[in-house]
Amino acid sequence: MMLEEIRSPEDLKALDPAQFPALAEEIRQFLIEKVSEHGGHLASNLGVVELTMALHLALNLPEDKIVWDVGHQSYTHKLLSGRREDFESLREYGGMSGFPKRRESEFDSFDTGHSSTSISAGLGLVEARDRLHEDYTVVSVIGDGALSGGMAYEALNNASRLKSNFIIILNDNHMSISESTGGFSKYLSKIRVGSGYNNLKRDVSRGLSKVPGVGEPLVENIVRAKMALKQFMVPGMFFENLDITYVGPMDGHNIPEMVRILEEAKKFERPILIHVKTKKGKGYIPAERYPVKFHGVGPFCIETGKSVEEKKGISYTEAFSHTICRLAEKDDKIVAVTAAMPEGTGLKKFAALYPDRLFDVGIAEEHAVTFAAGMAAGGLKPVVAVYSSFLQRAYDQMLHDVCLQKLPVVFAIDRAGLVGCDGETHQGIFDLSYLRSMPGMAVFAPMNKYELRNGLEFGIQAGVPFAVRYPRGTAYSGLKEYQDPIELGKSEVIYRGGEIALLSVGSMMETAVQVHGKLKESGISATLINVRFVKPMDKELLDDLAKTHGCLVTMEENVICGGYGEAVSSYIHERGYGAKVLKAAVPDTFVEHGPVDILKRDLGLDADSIFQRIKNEYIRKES
Ligand SMILES: Cc1ncc(C[n+]2csc(CCOP(=O)(O)OP(=O)(O)O)c2C)c(N)n1
Ligand SMILES: CC(=O)[C@@H](O)[C@H](O)COP(=O)(O)O
Ligand SMILES: [Mg+2]
Repeated sequence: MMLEEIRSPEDLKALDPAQFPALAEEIRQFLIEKVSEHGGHLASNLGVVELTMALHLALNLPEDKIVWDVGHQSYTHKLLSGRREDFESLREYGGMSGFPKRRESEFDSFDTGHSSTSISAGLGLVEARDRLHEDYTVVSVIGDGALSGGMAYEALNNASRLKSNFIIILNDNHMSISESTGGFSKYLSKIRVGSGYNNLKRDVSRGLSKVPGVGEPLVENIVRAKMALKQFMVPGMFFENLDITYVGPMDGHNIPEMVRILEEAKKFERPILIHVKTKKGKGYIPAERYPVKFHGVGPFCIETGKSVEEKKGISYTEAFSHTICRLAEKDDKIVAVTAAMPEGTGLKKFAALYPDRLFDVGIAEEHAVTFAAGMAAGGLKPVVAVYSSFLQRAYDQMLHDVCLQKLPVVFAIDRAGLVGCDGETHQGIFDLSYLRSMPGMAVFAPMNKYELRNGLEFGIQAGVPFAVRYPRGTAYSGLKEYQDPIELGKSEVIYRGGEIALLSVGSMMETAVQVHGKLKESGISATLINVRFVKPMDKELLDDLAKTHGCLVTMEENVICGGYGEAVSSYIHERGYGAKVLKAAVPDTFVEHGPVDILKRDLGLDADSIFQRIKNEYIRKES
């Protein structure tokens, strides 16, 4: 096993290049094995094995810096930078993250997780390098999917003025999570097939460099002089016209060729974009065949590629999926928007049934929201289905383009709450806070799959900006009999008790029912409220509860700052009620990766912890 001997880029550099293909094969087997055990982002990682090896060979790591866009493809980088043993705890609680983390290794130069940030961050590093008179190479690696995100273009626009070295690698596997969509993806496809000119340029450049007395500046001049001709010969002019030298497309699986080009690229005194073609899932047949499934996958059987996780019931995503399809059948004004997540958000079925009413806008959450606002202004009923953490990007668009004009856009906010193994960058624990701050936004959190269905139907007809937020994973199916008609801003009373009132937001209901049971066992019959609307808040009910209960316990899978608990607490305080408010929420911190049940326990959001808190902070004090 060569892999066991490689603890740093120096060990890789010591190998005979003839050994590279065998090492790439070992890396692939290793990744397949580890991801089959722990889950993770397999297909993207299998696609960049050679590209990563080439980067480690051509660069001087860790002094040189690689910024991985999204970061889901950084496994080989982790493996080759001394973290092989850490794969035993990949994405586990307390273990190695599936994304680059500066605190994890000096080889990780910038934390990522959300898409399309790498060129901005890389450019920032370049600026710091130059101003501080340091000397290292910065490489940003961005995928074709990530290049659909607006930030990438803002960064290219800014990089255009640069007069020093900055390498951008465009890793083009012709896939986002699903098929890449949009005009730029088509543009890349055209470049991909028309490789002639760049081969010509490369050959000219290579040939001239070898002629004694003809140095780099002259080579560059000659290459530049061919620009006018090039306008007619290749479709790769977008980058060149921004003064970003374009090279490619090249075979990203050809290590010697990649190393050679990188060595050349390091000498350029301006930004240079190297366009490489790779195959997503390469080397594992199920992943090559089903790159969407193996983009991000749970534990699976290597032989069959089949998941080994048991399906427990329908997920909230599936409940959303069925409902929007059913509603769309009756109302052709309903349209759906996704920012490159048709599978994850459950819109695949909608796309199949209503292809011309589904808009996959690419990784462009900001655009998705304003685009939906426009459609709403024109009389359609748009539903924007998006993950909670990615919607953070579109705060201003929700505020400025939707709420300010009171436009009836529905936000189907999936992965709201703890998501688990993707960790810090992906936990959906801020949406209640950012949504609550928006005037006119209705914020609805269904307690189970039935209420998600009813809430979505209500939201689409409500005629106001309307957010429905629900978590990742199996939907709670308890309390089916509690389906009071939904009223804007009204909560639902599940059980009437006395002394203690549990106010549960959305998916916390399963836990709240357990806490209610534990209190009952201790002889306390508590009131249980299904909050439903975090905004508008049911003040009438709060007045009633505060007058009749000594303690209100709020429960939410959201950070404490700006969450429902704080809203209740400040209301109770303002009105001068004496009731105590206990807030069970995520503390003011980022939450690392790990299984959701462990994280909840750790954060004090499981039934035992909440029950103990009630005992310690209220019951004992009162008795
Ligand atoms: C802001 C944001 N929106 C959505 C995502 C979800 N996401 C993660 S990877 C990905 C596709 C990236 O495609 P590409 O850059 O081509 O990389 P590949 O997986 O093909 O290697 C998407 C949509 C994200 N990470 N960040
Ligand atoms: C890297 C990334 O952002 C996505 O692939 C994300 O991991 C998807 O999460 P789900 O598995 O919850 O769909
Ligand atoms: Mg891609």
